[in-house]
Amino acid sequence: MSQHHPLLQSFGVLLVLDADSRRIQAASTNLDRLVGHDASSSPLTPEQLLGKRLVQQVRRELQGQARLAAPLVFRRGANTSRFQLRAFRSGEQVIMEIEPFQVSGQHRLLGALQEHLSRLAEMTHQEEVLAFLVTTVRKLTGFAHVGVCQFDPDWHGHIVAEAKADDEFSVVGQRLAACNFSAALRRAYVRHPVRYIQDAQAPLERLMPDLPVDLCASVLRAPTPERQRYLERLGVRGMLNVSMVCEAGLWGVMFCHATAAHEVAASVRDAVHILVQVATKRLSLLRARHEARYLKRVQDSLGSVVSATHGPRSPEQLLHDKAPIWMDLFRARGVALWLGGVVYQAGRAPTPEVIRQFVMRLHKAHPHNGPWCTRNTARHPLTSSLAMSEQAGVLAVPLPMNSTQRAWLLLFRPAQDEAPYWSMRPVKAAMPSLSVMLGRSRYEKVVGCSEAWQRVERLAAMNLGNDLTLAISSYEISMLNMHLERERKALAAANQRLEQLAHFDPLTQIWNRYRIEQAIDNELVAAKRYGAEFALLMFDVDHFKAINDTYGHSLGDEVLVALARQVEGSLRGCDYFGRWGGEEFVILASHSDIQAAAGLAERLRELLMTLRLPGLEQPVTVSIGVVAWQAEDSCKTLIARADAAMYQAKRKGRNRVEVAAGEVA
Ligand SMILES: Nc1nc2c(ncn2[C@@H]2O[C@H](COP(=O)(O)OP(=O)(O)OP(=O)(O)O)[C@@H](O)[C@H]2O)c(=O)[nH]1
Repeated sequence: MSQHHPLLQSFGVLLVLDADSRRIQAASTNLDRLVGHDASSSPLTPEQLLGKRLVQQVRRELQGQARLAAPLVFRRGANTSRFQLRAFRSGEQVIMEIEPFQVSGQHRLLGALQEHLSRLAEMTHQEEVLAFLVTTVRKLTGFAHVGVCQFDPDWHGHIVAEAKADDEFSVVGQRLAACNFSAALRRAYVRHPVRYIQDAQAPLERLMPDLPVDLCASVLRAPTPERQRYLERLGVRGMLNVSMVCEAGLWGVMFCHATAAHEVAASVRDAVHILVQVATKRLSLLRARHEARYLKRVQDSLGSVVSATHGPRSPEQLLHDKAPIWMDLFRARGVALWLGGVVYQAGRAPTPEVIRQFVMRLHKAHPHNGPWCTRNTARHPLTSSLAMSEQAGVLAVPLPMNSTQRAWLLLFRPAQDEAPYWSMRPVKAAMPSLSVMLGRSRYEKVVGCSEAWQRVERLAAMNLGNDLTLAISSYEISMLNMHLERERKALAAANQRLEQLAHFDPLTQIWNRYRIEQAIDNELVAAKRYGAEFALLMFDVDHFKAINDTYGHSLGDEVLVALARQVEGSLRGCDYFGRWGGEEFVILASHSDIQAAAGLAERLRELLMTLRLPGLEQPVTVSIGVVAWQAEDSCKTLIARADAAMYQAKRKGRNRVEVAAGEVA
C-alpha cells in the first residue's frame, strides 16, 4: 500500500470509491466547502453527489480502463457552478478528483493551443522549440519563471531554456547535481508527468475516514514535508512540473515556479501537458535528424580508403590522415589504433606501453563486440592503475579483424572543465535555519570526469570501427596480393632456372646429356612405331686439351660456346643438338638415313674448320662418328656405336667422319 502520507491540497476534492464506483469510501475534508456537502454528515452515494447519469457514464468509461480518457464536466444540483471530474483506478479503488471548472476562455484556450501546436510542428531547431515552449507556457499559466531542465546521461540537470519575469534571476546554463533527481523521483516523473502544487504553504486537507490509499497518481496529493522544505529552499511556493518523456525515456522536466501561491485551472494544465508532449516529440524528431546527420558525417569521414596514387591506404596512413577529423567529430583529444600488437596514435594518447596493457585488459574483461567506455579512468577498475592522467574518458571500439584477435580503435577525452552543480539535496531533518543553510555548500563540483560518451557517439564509433575493419582488411588483402604476385614471379623465375638447369648445358646453352637422351628415347619410340628412321652424330673436339693448355681454360670455354653456336645455326629445325659431356657433342638428325647423316657430318666438319676466335691461332677440328637407327637399337647401343665410330675417326687421324661399322654411307 501507499508509502505516501494522506494529505491533500485544497484546490480540489478527492473521493475514494470502491472498484465499481457504487460506494464512496472516503472524501477529502473540503468536500463541503467546494461541492457543498459535509463529509462528516450522513453517508453519501455517488449518485447523490454527482447525479445518476454522470456516475453511469463514469462506470461505463472506466470499464476495463485505468482512467477516464478525458475529464467530465458537470453541474451540481441547482447550483450553477460547474465542476470538472477526473477518475482513475488505484488498486481496488476508484479515485475521483473534482475541481471547479471555469467555462469562460475554454474556446480561446483550445484555439490558441491548436495554433501553438501547428507552430511547433514547423520548428526546425531545438533552441527554437524550447524557447517557444517556455514563452508560451509562461503566457498560458502566468508563472514568474518557466524553464526546461535537460538531463545528461548521468542524470545531472542542465537548464537549457527559460522565460521569466524581469525581476527573476536567470538560471539558464546552470547545472543541477544528479542528487536532486533520485531514481524514485525520476520514476515518478515518468509515471505521473504532471505535478502541480498550488501553494506549498497552504493548509492541507485529509481523507475522511483516513483510509490507506495510494495517492501517487493524484494531482491533489500534497507535497511531502521534504519536498516542501526543498521548495522553500528554492524560494518557490506555487509550482507546476511537466516531465518531458520520449521513447528513450526521461529527457527533461519543464518547471514553472512562482514565489506566491499560483492557481492554474485544470484545463490550462491539460493544455500545458499537451504542449510539452508535442514539443518533446518534436525535440525527439529533431534529435533523430541531427543524429542521422552526425552518423553520416562520421561515416563519410573515412572517405576513400584508396589513394589515387598509392592504392589502399595503410592503417598508419589512415590514422595520420583522419585522426584530426575523428577527434573533432568525437570531441576527443587523442586517438589510437591497436592492430596486431602495433600501436598507431595521434593527438594526446597514452604511451604505446600503456595502450598495450589497457588492450590486454580489455581483451579479458570485454569479450563481446560492443563498445567499451568510461568517463573516469582514474576510478574505473580497468584503468585506474594505468598511467592515463591526461585521459579521463576512453571510448574503445573492437574491430573484428579475425576470429582470434581483435583490433581496437581508441578515442581519448580529457577531463572536462571543472563544473559546479547546484546541489539541493532535500534535507530530512527539521528545517535548518537560514544561517545554517548559507553555511552549507550549495555546489557540488564534478571533477576528473570527461564529457559523457553519448549513445549516438558510441553508435557512430561502432560504425566507424566496422568501416575501418573493412578498410584495413582490404589494405591487408592488397598487401597479401602484392606479396603473392612477387612470390609468383619469383617462383616462375626459379622454375625457369630449374628448367634451364635440368635441360640445358649452362656453358653452351644447348641441351644437356639428360635432355638429348630423352630426345633419343622419343625418336626411338617414333621409329619403332612408324618406322621413321633417324641418325645420330657424335663428335669430339680434336686435341682440346692442347687448346686449353696453350690458350687457357677460358678460351677453351669460348671455343666450346662458339662451336655450339655455329653448329646450332647450321642445323635443320627438326634436328636436335646437345652436349654429351666435356668436349663431346651429339646431333640427333630426324628423318635422316646414313647417307644424309654422313653428308651433314662432313658439312659440319668443314664448317667448324672455318671457326675463328680472337687469340686462337689454330683451326678447330672435330672427329665425327655417324650411326643410323637400326630396329634393335636402344639409346645405349646407338650411342655406343656412334662413340665407337667417333673413336675410329680419332684413330684414323682425327678431323674426319666415320660411319659406324657395317653401315654404308
Ligand atoms: N675449357 C674447357 N675444357 C674442358 C671442358 N670439358 C672438358 N674439358 C677438357 O677437355 C680436355 C679433353 O682432353 P682429352 O680427353 O685428353 O682429349 P683431347 O685433348 O681433346 O684429345 P683427343 O680427344 O684425343 O683429340 C680435358 O683436358 C678436359 O679438362 C670444358 O667445359 N671447358
